[in-house]
Amino acid sequence: MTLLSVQNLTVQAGEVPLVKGISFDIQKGEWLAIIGQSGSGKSVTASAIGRLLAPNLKARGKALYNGKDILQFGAKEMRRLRGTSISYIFQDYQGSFTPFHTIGRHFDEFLKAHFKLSKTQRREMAEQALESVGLKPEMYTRYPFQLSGGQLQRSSIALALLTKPDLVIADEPTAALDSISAFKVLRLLADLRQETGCAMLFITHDLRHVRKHADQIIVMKEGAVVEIGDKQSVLNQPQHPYTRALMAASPSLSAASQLLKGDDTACLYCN
Ligand SMILES: Nc1ncnc2c1ncn2[C@@H]1O[C@H](COP(=O)(O)OP(=O)(O)OP(=O)(O)O)[C@@H](O)[C@H]1O
Repeated sequence: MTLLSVQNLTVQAGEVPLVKGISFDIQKGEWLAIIGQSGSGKSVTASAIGRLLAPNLKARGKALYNGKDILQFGAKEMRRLRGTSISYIFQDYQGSFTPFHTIGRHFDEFLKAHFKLSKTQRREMAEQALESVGLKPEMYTRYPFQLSGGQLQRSSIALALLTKPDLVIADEPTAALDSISAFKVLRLLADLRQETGCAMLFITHDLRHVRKHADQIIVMKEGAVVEIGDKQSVLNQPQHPYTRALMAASPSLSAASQLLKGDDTACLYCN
């Protein structure tokens, strides 16, 4: 069943087209990966869907979420959608936190804005959310600078998933993490998706993650979609020369897929 249907999405900066009439669907519970070299329009696409574009950019086309066009939503409707059904996880997880507020205060303010709960219930829910991403409840009273990059990104994921969204848009969520923390965050997202059944729009440069987790892949080049298909066909029988070039430029891919099949995975994924 289609959750999001992007139809002929175009994003322009004045007269300059950054995203050129792209179309794709995400099914409920599906993990869709968008790949493509730097500047190909991946983030602009994700931002357009979330109505988070910079003021100088203009989107046209449709982004039908459960049949309703997000691009036509007013600010209030969009806030409600972001607070309930769609969540974002960014590469710049530091930006999700105000440095002089504790982690707990971020959770508390979010919960106050979206749920009618007592103070005790909010605290319990926040601590459970921290535990669900493998963090100790003590993190609640810590300040962002007292957490490692991986812990902070886990906290931002816990925050993003508080409302049990149907769609998580993750824009290179592991780009600023070391490879072990990145694997852990990826495993966490995969587990949470398994538990909640949410769909994932996942932007990445790392084809190892794509091979491991994606169901469907979109390949973008210069603002256009050059290839789209299920993971096996795109990775194993890429049709477009650009997709083949991307694969060739990722020499670690075959080595990584071997590693992911082997016992070393256990070590990479240990807590
Ligand atoms: N606010 C803006 N005004 C003008 N051009 C922009 C703006 N934001 C992005 N762009 C341009 O749009 C193009 C696509 O950018 P985008 O950030 O979507 O690329 P990307 O594929 O996500 O790259 P990366 O993998 O490096 O994050 C780039 O050429 C970028 O310079």
